[in-house]
Amino acid sequence: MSFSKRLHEKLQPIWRKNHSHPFVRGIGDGSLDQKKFRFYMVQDYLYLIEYAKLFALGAVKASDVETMARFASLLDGTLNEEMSLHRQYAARFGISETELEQAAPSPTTLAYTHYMLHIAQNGTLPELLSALLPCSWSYWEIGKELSRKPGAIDHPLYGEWIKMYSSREFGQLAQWCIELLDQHTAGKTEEELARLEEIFLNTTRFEYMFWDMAYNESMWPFDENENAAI
Ligand SMILES: Cc1ncc(C[n+]2csc(CCO)c2C)c(N)n1
Repeated sequence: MSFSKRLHEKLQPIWRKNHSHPFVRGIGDGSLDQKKFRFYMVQDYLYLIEYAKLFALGAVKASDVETMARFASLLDGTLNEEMSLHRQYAARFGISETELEQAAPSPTTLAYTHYMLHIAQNGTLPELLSALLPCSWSYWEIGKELSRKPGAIDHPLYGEWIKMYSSREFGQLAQWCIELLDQHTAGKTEEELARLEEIFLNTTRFEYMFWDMAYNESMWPFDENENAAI
């Protein structure tokens, strides 16, 4: 069995939880409070700034020019396509690009991005791929599922989001990362695979936490101005 198939089967229970999270369901049926979506967009923009660096580090760690070029194109796609959608949504909410970039990251955004960057900077290429894959793979699965809901892609606010993440180009990107991970894990020992599985599991958990953070609009659980002693 390929490593990606093993991961997919093992982590289905958590992935299903993502699909049934009220934030994801709310995008699909249009019932999501726009204020929560606005909060998500800002945090996701901060997330993507850091996430894009994983692709840059992927190019650094690649051992052939073709793989380097794919990482370079993923970096370009994130900065200029995916983040462009976020900038357009932000504009609709009256948030400028500077405000987006200077927003304060939530504890979950900080923890998730720092964990991924730690793996990407200190780990091997398969470790980097295990950290970044749950992100593109789970969004593609969510995008595809939501796009099948009648009327979902025509929603005036959430339709564009669903269209982007269910698109063929987006699927091809996730597929490329999956194939690269499978190539790099063929013949690895069980011990090495278990380490990669742990990284994949951690970023899968963070994906769920990100939906939950957005739904609850969670920032730090105390008010710094109220209690100066903290
Ligand atoms: C928390 C969070 N997780 C995953 C994605 C989706 N995503 C981020 S980068 C990328 C690859 C190509 O740009 C994909 C699919 C997101 N936006 N936010």
